[in-house]
Amino acid sequence: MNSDFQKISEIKSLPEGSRAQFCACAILKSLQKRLAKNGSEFLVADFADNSGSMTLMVFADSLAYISLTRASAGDAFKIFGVADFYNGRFSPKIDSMEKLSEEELQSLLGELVEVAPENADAMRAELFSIIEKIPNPDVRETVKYALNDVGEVFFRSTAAIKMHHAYVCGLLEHSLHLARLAVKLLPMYPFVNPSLAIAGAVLHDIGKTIEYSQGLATEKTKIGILQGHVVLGFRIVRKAALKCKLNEDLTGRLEHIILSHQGELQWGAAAVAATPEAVFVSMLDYLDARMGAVYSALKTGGDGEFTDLVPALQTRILQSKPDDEFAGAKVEVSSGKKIFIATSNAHKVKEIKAMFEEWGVDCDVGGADEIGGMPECDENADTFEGNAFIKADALKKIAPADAYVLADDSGIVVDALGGNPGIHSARYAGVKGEGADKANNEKLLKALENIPDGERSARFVCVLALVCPNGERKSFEGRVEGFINHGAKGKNGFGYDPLFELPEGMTTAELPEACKNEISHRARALKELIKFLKTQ
Ligand SMILES: O=P(O)(O)OP(=O)(O)OP(=O)(O)OC[C@H]1O[C@@H](n2cnc3c(O)ncnc32)[C@H](O)[C@@H]1O
Ligand SMILES: [Mg+2]
Repeated sequence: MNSDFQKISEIKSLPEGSRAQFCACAILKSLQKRLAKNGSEFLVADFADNSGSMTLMVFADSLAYISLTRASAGDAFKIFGVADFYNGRFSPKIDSMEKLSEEELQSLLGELVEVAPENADAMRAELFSIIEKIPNPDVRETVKYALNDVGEVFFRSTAAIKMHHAYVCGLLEHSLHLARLAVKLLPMYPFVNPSLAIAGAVLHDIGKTIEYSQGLATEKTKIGILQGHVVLGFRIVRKAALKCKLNEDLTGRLEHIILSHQGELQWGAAAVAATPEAVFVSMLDYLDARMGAVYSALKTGGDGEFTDLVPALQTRILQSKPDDEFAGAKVEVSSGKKIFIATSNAHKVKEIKAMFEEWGVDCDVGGADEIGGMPECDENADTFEGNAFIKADALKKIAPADAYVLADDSGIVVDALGGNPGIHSARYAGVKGEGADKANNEKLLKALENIPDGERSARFVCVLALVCPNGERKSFEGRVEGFINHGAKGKNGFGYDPLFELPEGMTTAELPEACKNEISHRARALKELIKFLKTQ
């Protein structure tokens, strides 16, 4: 910090009653002439440096008055005064002011201009990486066209004059915050179109690039006052959509997001949000605008228990930290993907959960029992895939809308039996429940009684059926080759594991669980499924 002047935040936190002299360097943000009760004129001047802002009342009898009458917003001053408080509010007495020379201004710029707390280059790169994820290519091109059309100013502009993100790169930061929120929250609302939601999040405030003058003191431009950022943004987005030949329906819906994002007509929205995407974007905007106002209030709030009144929030904010010894604890944020497994076979759930954990897949995997149990269903399709989808669809009906549902249909295919038991593996011996595995194994050994070694080849087959929150359906198949032994060996696994011998000379019931989960039919199908999940 430069030692011959103090930051506004320091001056504002001087103890009440100290009446200490100060010298500040700050940029004049706005200036208004007012009339006192006694008829004399005074000036109300808003000043800011990169630590905060202060409002000064300058009366005609002070030297500073003369300096200010010739000033305009954006000028930088050295301000001499005495810290004072009136009714608990910072209300300094100003003695004199000197305008900074251009040279002084340039050398102090970093101290005077507030910049977004996050690194601008990193924010810009992240914003573009989110834009690349927009599924619809025409919407994606429209967003890129609009950003390119307004140019560099988007990445430097403030997001506001006073209310929130009112600093250099504030618009970039606010737009990125909405894009991040959209990506995180979209899985919760599968009925919100992701392309429109992300495009709306990125572009909702783009009109501010024209609404605000981009000098040292942000003011509204002439067209900004005449049309406002909502209409200006609508025009930029409409032009981009037409240039990129976005279809009429998507164009109208994207325009609607821009026109309605202010939330309420009395806050400047041109229309009330009337699509799922518009309601979504306007709520994200509401959240980030208010949290931005809290951030600024806390940053410049001084030493008091509460900050000054925050106009956007219509209150003051409690400054003391919560009395919580765990306050610094990091909350691990998961990918947010929740997967329920549509099966009544606890072994399958155990294996699938173990594999997700072993491979470090960041998904919350749950069994059907967590959401009311696996509904009864008739596995009457004639393929593994068909049966897997019957189970997935049955659970999907009762699963939360934002969850994925995964079903496994599997079985053992024995060549000497023309592919049997195959899709009938679970009910091969006609026994349900506890004794089923034992009865199935006995029946299979009996059926192969007269089949010699060399003709007992078999494979486990697993088809996983996945139903995504957005309704997308995918299936993945895995197989493992081996043969059927003459008796049972091993205690691990379930079903036909004790009979199924791998070329290596062990049954899958002899393998430790972790080894089975590397090579099994289920593991192979699951690896394919995970590749797909990573693209989601
Ligand atoms: O239908 P759900 O509720 O998922 O449970 P299920 O046990 O009935 O499952 P399937 O209809 O898919 O039938 C698969 C049968 O194939 C056998 N099987 C599948 N995977 C196996 C594995 O990894 N090891 C041994 N046997 C397996 C086992 O007998 C299973 O009961
Ligand atoms: Mg079954």
